Amino acid sequence: MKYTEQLIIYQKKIQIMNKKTFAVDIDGTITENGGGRIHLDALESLRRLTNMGHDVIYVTGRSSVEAYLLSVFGGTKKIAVGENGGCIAMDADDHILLGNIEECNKAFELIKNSIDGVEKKPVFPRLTEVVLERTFDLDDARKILSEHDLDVNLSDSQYAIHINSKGIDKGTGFTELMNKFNIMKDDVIAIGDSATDVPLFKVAKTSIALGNASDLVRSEATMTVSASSGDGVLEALDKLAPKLSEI
Ligand SMILES: O=C(O)COP(=O)(O)O
Ligand SMILES: [Mg+2]
Repeated sequence: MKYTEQLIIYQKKIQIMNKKTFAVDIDGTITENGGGRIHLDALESLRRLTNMGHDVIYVTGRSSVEAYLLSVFGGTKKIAVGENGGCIAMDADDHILLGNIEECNKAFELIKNSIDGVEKKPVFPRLTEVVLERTFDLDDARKILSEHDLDVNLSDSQYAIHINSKGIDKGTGFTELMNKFNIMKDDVIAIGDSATDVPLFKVAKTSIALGNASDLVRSEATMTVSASSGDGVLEALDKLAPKLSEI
């Protein structure tokens, strides 16, 4: 065997030994600042991580179909946790539903009838949650829900307000994948920008909050960067690169 072939095999072994799973949010994280368009350099760096042997998995408040398609066309692992943790796309025709949309619809009707300006956000169809425009105060809605016996959670991703079944969040959704694929917390690196990412931070050994995250969200991460959204992802990966074999 040629020396270079041996070297490649050795490098692959090292990479696999230190294989990491990156759990990556979409909006406000791999987008351009202030817009919903994908930050191409950030996407390229995620594809590079994938080519190095790491897994990059989107964990998002978007539909799992949107995230799954992004993984297919963007060249990362073809699995996605969507609907804020309520729905996992294992494959194009294999979706695991963790949340119960009936309960979320009941909660929607209740807050819509009690608070002015509560509207559904036009989004791709959901199987487990209800997505609303950010036009009302979350605490007002939580108060109303607490007076009724509804098993739901409200959260704000900075892009939308989500009604999910109680116990469903990005952390529990991603944990489902960790259990399925034997992924250890020590090998998980989470990257995100909003309150909906905090439960994901908690199941990762390394968690990174971007410059556009609130102080509260930043205080929940093990690492912060100053640049926002896609630029922040590049900053984070630059910081991590020398340590990827140790963390
Ligand atoms: O809430 C959304 O629609 C987008 O959220 P994300 O930041 O989790 O991708
Ligand atoms: Mg986000």
